[in-house]
Amino acid sequence: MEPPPRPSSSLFDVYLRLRPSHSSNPRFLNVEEPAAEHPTHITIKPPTNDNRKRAVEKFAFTRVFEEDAQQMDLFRSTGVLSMVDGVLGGTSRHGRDCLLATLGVTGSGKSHTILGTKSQRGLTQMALDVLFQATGQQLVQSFYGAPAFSSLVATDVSEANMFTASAFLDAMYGDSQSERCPSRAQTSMLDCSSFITNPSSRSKNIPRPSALPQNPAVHDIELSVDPKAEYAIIISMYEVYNDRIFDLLSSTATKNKHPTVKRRALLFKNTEQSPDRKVVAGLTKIICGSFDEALMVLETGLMERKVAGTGSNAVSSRSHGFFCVEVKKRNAERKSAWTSSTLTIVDLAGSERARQAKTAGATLAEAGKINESLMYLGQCMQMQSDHQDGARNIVPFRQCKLTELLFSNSFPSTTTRQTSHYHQPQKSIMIVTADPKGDFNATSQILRYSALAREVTVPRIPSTTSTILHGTIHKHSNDRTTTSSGRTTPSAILEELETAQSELARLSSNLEVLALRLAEETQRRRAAEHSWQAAEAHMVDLEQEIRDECFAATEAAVLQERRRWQAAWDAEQENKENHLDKKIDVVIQATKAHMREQGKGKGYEEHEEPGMRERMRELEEENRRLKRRVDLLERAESEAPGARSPVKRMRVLKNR
Ligand SMILES: Nc1ncnc2c1ncn2[C@@H]1O[C@H](COP(=O)(O)OP(=O)(O)OP(=O)(O)O)[C@@H](O)[C@H]1O
Repeated sequence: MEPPPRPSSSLFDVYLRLRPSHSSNPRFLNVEEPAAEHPTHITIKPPTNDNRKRAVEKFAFTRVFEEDAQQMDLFRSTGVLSMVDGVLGGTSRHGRDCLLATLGVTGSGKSHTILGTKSQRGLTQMALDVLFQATGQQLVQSFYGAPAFSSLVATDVSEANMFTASAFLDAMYGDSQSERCPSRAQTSMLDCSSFITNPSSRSKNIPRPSALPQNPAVHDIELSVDPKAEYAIIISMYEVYNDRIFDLLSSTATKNKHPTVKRRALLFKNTEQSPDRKVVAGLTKIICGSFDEALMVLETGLMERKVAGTGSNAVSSRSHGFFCVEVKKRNAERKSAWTSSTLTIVDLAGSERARQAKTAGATLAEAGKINESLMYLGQCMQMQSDHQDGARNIVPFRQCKLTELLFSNSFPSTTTRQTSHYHQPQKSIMIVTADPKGDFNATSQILRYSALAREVTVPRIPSTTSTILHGTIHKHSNDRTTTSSGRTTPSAILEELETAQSELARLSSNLEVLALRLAEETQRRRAAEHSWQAAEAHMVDLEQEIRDECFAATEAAVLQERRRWQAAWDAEQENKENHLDKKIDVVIQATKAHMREQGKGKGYEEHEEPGMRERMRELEEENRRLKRRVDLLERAESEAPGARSPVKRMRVLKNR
């Protein structure tokens, strides 16, 4: 088998840590003798009572840590230290984003490795200690009102709510904490009352840095920092629970024990100030002035993390926990713009079989979501190792929140090369934890997708086959029966049987490998089907949404058009009526003038023609009648509001 390939910069380095097992089960996982200094390969053999998959599988990792490995061994030899160095960024060098994650079956030692125990520090605490040691006096004063504080707030790209640690902890636990945890920061000035849910009930659980484990100590580890730079260390924490992101340090997070208070899920998105990189928007971020402050913030976040017991592990992580340490750096003299790089530490929830974990109800649903997200993670990791560079288009990392958060920043950005702060792709390390006597199926599944290389070796011939064949050889040699080739000597029979035996062995091993592949392919197909169904459901939802939106938009447009048309029609009518009014006025004026002209000088009584006089009288009579009628109408009209024009009056008249 090939030595483990050196992953390209965008891939995970994958380390395997074995935990000391307390199980009475037989051991199924063995570490291969190392060809070089450290072991890198393991083999797993299925338990003897497993008659389904008998192939022996061999896996390669960057390095394997056996049961006796200590926290410090992992800290120094997995590259965590160089990650911390990378995040700090040396002289005239930008820091680099780094990600450290643990993956394993529930109870295999993920939290033990990354967060430690009551007696031992985990990699997170050690990394924090080294960071604060290295930045030392170059850390900025970050009390409210300090110029550094406002510039830090102003340059944040993730729409965060930023607080100093002293203000945050004061609000959480009351004033007494500041005595326990002296900080270089001055008294807080910001109102943090939103955090105070019930300080007295929380004060029982105040994390005390002095009571937290001090070992392994890292005093002897020194990292060089840029002597001309000043630094700020900002901490944020969130969890991915049921495929949604929740802040672990926000005021609503502190209330999550109250069922009536709903936690608000956050979005992982591009913001206005971060068009090229996705960030978790709206997080609570705490500027820490000392290692002790950082530890207290970490403990506060961990207390909020959703934890419920399962049948597999009494204190089991039921969410994927993200702990982010943002290191900001700028020139101390020129007070240039802050550059930022983040160390993200992820404690993934344990994978387990729901049946085995004896979970029920909501917890069973959680287990389903956890297994689903880990399955997508497995697919991504497999794709990454299959395709190495240029994997961005192939790695299906947008399938769930977990893989989106883990992989979105693992690929070179296409747009940032022109900008002043070019983000290198994130450097990632995965520590896989396993119990060599634990659950064979769950462990082998995780090893299969996390290993850098894998080989299925030909199994030994099953003992029953060889027994039968031996029996046959005996029988045949005793009976001296003729073989298929017609040869009857015992050596010929033996030779033929050996050939048959090896052919049988080859075929049965092939069969097992094929069965194993079939099982894997079936699993992949199911996963693909599942995501396809999810995509289809999403598509239907989207289609309905778009239909509704289009309908509403069209209806609004039709209504508007109708109103416009109606207004135009009314204006046209008004114009016509005015025109007619004017014409009638002109006719009336002309008639009056004509009559005045004709009547000038003499009355109609004096007219020479008697017929004409008669006609004039009639007309006069008619005129008086009409006048009376017009008067009547005008009076009636004046009672009908708005009908001022003669045409309208006429219309009213007709209607009456
Ligand atoms: N390397 C180790 N050495 C000693 N004890 C260990 C080691 N790894 C794990 N343990 C112990 O095993 C128990 C379970 O470990 P841990 O809680 O870290 O598991 P986990 O993988 O994080 O589980 P989950 O996914 O359910 O959170 C703990 O009591 C832990 O101290």
